[in-house]
Amino acid sequence: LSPNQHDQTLFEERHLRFISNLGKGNFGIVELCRYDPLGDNTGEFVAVKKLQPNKQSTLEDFKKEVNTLSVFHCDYIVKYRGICYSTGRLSMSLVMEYLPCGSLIHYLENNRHNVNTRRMLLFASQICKGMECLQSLRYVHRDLAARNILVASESLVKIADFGLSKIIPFDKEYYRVTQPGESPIFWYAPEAINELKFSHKSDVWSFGVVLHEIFNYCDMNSNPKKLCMQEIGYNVQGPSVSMHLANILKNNWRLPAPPNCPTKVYSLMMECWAYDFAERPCFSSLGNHIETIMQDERENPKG
Ligand SMILES: CCCn1cc(-c2nc(Nc3ccc(C(=O)NC)cc3)nc3[nH]ccc23)cn1
Repeated sequence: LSPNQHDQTLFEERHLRFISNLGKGNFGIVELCRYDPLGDNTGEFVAVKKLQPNKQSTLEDFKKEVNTLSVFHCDYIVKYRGICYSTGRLSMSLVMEYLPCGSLIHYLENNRHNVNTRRMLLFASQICKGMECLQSLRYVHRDLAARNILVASESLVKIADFGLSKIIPFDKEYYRVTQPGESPIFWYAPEAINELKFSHKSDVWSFGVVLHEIFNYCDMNSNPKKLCMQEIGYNVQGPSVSMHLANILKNNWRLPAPPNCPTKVYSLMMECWAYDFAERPCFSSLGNHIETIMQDERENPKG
């Protein structure tokens, strides 16, 4: 075990009782379990991410994710609880707090009528704060998308799934990945599509796409992939999609404003989608800007 793994909280596999599947993240599926050492169903619910070693992910990657999550103590990042070694220590699982309301996509699709602009902006500002926390530890998330945001309560969301996150080397401002893998290119900044360069500013681009998803209530008929493919043309398939996407972004096409989206919010998205990463805002100024718009919404509510 590497030195800092000695302070991991160990969950014994025999006390983890499987209840249901919660979802699929990068590098593994997530299950709802009850950790019930007393065996009397009084134990607490936990979310358990089982490592699925495949071509992309190895045990090392998974241990990095465990270590990543264990160092974050932030209200807007899903809480790490500990690890569980399976018998024979062949594989391990990551144990996290269980968030009862599920993914943001699920929540917004099902609660469209009682989520107003102010609540959307509250969620956006919380995601910003979570990203500031990641940035303070030099992490780039690389897969910031509404599918990776979880709802803890009707007024709290958290960032989840750090399977693709990387630490930016101390002497650089970006992380270059070697193989693209199954990239969520419709959330990617141009420099990430073209040069596989990832930085806090490429996470800011993805944040703009998450803002777009939120203000579309995560409606699957107008999700980022659909809207981009409409523009590119459905006859385009496979690897050339990223080249076509890079071209339309180069020619200043951007995702259209969601219906009834306040002008100030759409212009914030457009700032996140500045072609030159140096012109994109940082998460702290984005957070302040969102709080200002929330203030305006409080004074003259429209939605
Ligand atoms: C982000 C991608 C990977 N992923 C993580 C989780 C996850 N889910 C939940 N709760 C959850 C999920 C779904 C539903 C539901 O009703 N579904 C129809 C209700 C509650 N708590 C979690 N704590 C840590 C991870 C995690 C699910 N997928």
